[in-house]
Amino acid sequence: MNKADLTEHTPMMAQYLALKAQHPDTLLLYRMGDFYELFYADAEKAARLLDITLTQRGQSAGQPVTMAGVPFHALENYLGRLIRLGESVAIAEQVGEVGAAKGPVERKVVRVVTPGTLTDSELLPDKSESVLLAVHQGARARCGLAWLAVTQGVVQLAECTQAELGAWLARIAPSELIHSAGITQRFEEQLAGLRQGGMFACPMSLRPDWQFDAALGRRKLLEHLGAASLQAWNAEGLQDAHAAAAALLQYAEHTQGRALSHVHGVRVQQSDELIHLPLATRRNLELVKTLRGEDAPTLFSLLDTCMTGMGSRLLKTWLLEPRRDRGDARRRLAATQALRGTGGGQGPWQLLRGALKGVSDVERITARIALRQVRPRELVALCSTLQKSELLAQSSQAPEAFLAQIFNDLQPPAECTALLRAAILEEPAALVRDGGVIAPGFDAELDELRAIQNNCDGFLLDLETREKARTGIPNLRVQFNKVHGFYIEVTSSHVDKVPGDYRRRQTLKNAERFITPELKSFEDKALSAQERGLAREKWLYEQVLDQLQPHVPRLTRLAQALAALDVLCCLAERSLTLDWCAPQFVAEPCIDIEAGRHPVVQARLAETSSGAFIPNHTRLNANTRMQIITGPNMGGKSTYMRQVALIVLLASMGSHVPATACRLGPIDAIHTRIGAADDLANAQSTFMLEMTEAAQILHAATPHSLVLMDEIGRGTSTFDGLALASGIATHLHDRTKAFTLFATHYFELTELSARHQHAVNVHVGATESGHDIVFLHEIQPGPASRSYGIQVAKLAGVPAAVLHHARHTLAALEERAGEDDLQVDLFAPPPAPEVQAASPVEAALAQINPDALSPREALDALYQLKRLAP
Ligand SMILES: Nc1ncnc2c1ncn2[C@@H]1O[C@H](COP(=O)(O)OP(=O)(O)OP(=O)(O)O)[C@@H](O)[C@H]1O
Repeated sequence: MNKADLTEHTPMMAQYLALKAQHPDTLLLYRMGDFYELFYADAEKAARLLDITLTQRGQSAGQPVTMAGVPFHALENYLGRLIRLGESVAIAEQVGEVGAAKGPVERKVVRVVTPGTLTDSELLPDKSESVLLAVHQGARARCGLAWLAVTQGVVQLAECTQAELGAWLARIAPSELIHSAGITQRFEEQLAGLRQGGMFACPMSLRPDWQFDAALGRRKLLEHLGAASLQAWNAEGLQDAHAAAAALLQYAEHTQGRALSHVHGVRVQQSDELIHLPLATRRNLELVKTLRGEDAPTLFSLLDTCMTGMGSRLLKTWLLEPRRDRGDARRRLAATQALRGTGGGQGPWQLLRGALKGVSDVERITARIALRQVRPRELVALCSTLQKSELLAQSSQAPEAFLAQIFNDLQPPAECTALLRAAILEEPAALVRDGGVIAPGFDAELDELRAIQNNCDGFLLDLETREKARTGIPNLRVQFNKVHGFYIEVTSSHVDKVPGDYRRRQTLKNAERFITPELKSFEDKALSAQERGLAREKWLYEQVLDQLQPHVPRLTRLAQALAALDVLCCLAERSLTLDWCAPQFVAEPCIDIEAGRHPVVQARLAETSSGAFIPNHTRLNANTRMQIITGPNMGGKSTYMRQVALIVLLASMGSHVPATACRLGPIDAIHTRIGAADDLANAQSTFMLEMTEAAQILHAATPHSLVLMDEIGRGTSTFDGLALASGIATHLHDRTKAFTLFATHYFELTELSARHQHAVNVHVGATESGHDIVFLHEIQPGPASRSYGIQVAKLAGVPAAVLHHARHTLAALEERAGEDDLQVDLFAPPPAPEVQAASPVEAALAQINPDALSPREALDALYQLKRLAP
């Protein structure tokens, strides 16, 4: 395409190309009548992605114009598909009056839809947010992060080292990531590597380097907060995060085509505030996705009985961002306790949930009010929710502090409900431009314009009667058609009776059509009334939006209160339905669980009527920090370990837990090394992945961490694996001192507890009945007596001949093992590494005292070292 000289193009293509030049990396949808059209390369791309027809629209600048289009009423559908494919789309609407000026109607890009800045209710999933994240590469290997969901009102900030970036990205799980076009190649490679490694999975967009400006970011944040300092938010001095915030807010404003007037909050996240849940942990514990990537059954799918999308989204945040400080968890537990009432299925939670049913998504509607994108029907839904919310606020007395705060925030802003009720029809049209949105009685001028349209029929009938009487023509008719407007029709036989003020409009075969001055003036009024009525409604709607703006902060708080109430009622309901107990937080280090259950496995067993879940106790404390868990495959080791982690997590978020009692000390992280899923995409072998994850845990875990290690070392030869497993277990015990659940098939590891006082052996019980095995799923003290591999293989349907062969081989092996009696002390401390003689370079280096050298001598010394180097 030759765009060198726009004057060579047709006026319309020149207009298109000028708009396109402002959005080079975005598909541009250009409104033409009832279609959105794409041209040139955009058309080819869209045709490929959407499977729509590629055509030509004549020529411009001597070149054919390739074009593809989608009908305007199907826009949302196509947008949704493009966004899911990671594309961004700019939408150019006709904003000028048709025929107002020479040339094409004026068009403007009114908004840019990108994966991280979605606000359309049709495009956003109910239960998750679309999060935009800006990453700034700071000095000294540091990064600034700023992120937000445009449908929420809070910018979140964090700073970290480049090494920590992966963990942050995994936690924030952005829908779109922006970074400066000026980052170093190394940083770019790091980001690409993290994306490839699955730490995040969203599209990335480049923004100009100047947008990552710390001073500008700080200024913008202050504007949003309406404050003079960021001190109160602990957000002063975070230069790198401010730089990211500058780009974040500019990009978000650019996509919405306006300032984000609803963003009034800033939250700084410190990496040590939250309980660390690495990506592997979220995956392995199947918190919000199963290992296969499905939404259920997961801990979240079991927990989420929320009545609203707002509740579900907040529940997910509580689950994935538990805080180390127990304040929030305590408040939530106290509120849940109050909502449960005296138990027995009849608590306040039940009534409240009934009231929360059908509540609209106030959070998103409020954001759309602020962005002036809200649809009439959303306002009606908001209005009915506000009425409900007011009743709730008045009817509920809450002795508990957190609930009292919630009910206080549920009181809707005065005038807001009244305004909505007065302004908007109960069943308005879907779009303002179609009219039929503003309620009668709200605006006298609109009422009058509507009256003219509605009284049309009456006026015409009246005129007809009067004209019949005046002219004496009995079959005279007053009519309307779209081409000729209003007219009086007189058949040929009566034409001679037509009065002098009739002007001929049209002659038909057997009749003549006339217009009179009275009819003409009515026609002008009626036709313009419709047009003016539509314009008036549009204007009034904008006025209503203006009047709603000051209520946005209160509405945001109300939305948060509704969401919190929904989650608390959900937690109360779950705790009663599933018979969970309230955990107790204590200061001393411990994980003390009485009759714990794995909630998801238990629910599955109940669903499939496959027997009862066997509860198990867990006792970890300052004296017992490690359990070495042995027992047969299928015995329940993984289930047991995961259940401990899930109970710790549930307690930390402020939920009741599947146990009869639970005491929990401070926890800073849950690390898991489970399973052996090959990371083929990343070309890492199972073993490599296993060791990488183990290494990360060994570096990160502290005495306050919970570590689950499931069959570490299985990915390599027996001796290698055993040696590594024992090394790792020893390190966790001696150095890290984390609470560790260590499941293993290496029977040799059960010897660890003999020499290591904080480790104990436990095993999952099983008994034999003939050649068969019966799993007890019960955690019992001491090591397993044997492994039952052959019995499990039998259960799995391995042919009898193979089992027979295996039994023989096993007997032979066991006999030989007895003869050899080869004993290696796995847990003896390794000998100190050999001290090697210093190399000539090292020896020479040792002689040099840098502080005593002149620059010249330093250079000489360097040459000398170079000569000595091998
Ligand atoms: N406490 C329990 N009560 C009832 N059933 C249980 C219990 N624990 C586990 N199970 C059942 O046993 C099955 C196997 O459990 P799990 O996967 O935990 O065994 P495992 O010992 O880790 O096996 P492997 O070593 O092969 O991974 C579970 O899917 C579940 O159906």
